[in-house]
Amino acid sequence: MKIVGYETFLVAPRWQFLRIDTDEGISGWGEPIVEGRAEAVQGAVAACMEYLVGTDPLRIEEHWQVLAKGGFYRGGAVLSSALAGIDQALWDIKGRHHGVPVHELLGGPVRERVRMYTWAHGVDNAALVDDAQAKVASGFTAVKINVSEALPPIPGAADVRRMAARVEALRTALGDGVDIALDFHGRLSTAATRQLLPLLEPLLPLFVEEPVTPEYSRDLRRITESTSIPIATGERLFSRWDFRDVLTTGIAVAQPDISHAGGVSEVRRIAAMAEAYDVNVAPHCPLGPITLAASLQIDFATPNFLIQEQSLGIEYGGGNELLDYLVDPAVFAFTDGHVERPTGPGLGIEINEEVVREAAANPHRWRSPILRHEDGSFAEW
Ligand SMILES: O=C(O)[C@@H](O)[C@H](O)[C@H](O)CO
Ligand SMILES: [Mg+2]
Repeated sequence: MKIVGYETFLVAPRWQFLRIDTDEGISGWGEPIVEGRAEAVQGAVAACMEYLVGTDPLRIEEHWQVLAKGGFYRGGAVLSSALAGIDQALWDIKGRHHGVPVHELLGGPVRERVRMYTWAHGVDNAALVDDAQAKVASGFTAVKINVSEALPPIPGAADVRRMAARVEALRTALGDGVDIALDFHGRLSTAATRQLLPLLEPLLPLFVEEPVTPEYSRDLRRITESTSIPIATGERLFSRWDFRDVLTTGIAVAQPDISHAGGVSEVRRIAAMAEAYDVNVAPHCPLGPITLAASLQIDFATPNFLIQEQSLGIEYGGGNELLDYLVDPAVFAFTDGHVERPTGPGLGIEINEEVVREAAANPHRWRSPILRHEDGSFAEW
């Protein structure tokens, strides 16, 4: 079998899809994307495909090594995400070629269903509680929230208490039967995080995510040792080498993104490394249907899996959302907060190419918002 061509599609709300074609009529789909940097990843995919066209798509590991290391410059968000989407498409092709889901090729299923969580948003506590209750009513048993927007890195007493009160309002409304994850997005300093976490401890969050950005990973140890709350991180780490030191800091949850961290191949390896540090894996996925499908393939084959993120995509605008691009959206249906094991070949989904083409006719220009502190200075999103 040989790769004979490919096509990329920039589709709403903020995703890029890739289809790789072979001379045997089998095509595979992947999702190479960095949120807000779609065109850069598209260019990187084109450069990788110069090498791949004409080669055997079944030699995934060989291609992974060449694409990850053959360009002399390595890693980072753009190159690793281009490789991630390509790797997904190659696993899709391999699964379809053998007529089995990818998780069968990864050693077979280790569970029958996968627990999901999604975002709850709200500008104030009442709106947040409403949205979270709607998500629970739609079947989720866990939600993730922002604790704050655009705060000074060391907030004063009122802001610290307001953040704690936000989580407390949600716990009171949802009870202990729903798990609550807290995403810090690295907006607070290490010192402020250490001040806030003890106030959150009695509320038993499932985990606190990205207490610091990767530039400050060496400070994670000071945070994990200061709290009983499980600490999660990893959506902005792109390889097993990026994860290596972080796994020694006492974190509880690794969150590689299958569309950023080198695809199915690399996330599989990151998960195995994490197991050796008693770290569980909760793949990051505020992305599209192919990323979610690839994540589920990993989840079903990974013993130290915890919970899977999913976003409907509607919160990013642009009209289309997660399920619109699927021939059969039932593959992501869930009951009791869990998705059943996908049994279709490859990544287990069928992409509706007509809808993809329509969406790509008006390529999105999604960009991360530029936020400001109250004093007018730049605030990290
Ligand atoms: O954990 C999450 O889903 C968020 O941190 C998103 O990754 C962020 O908004 C960029 O897309
Ligand atoms: Mg996050």
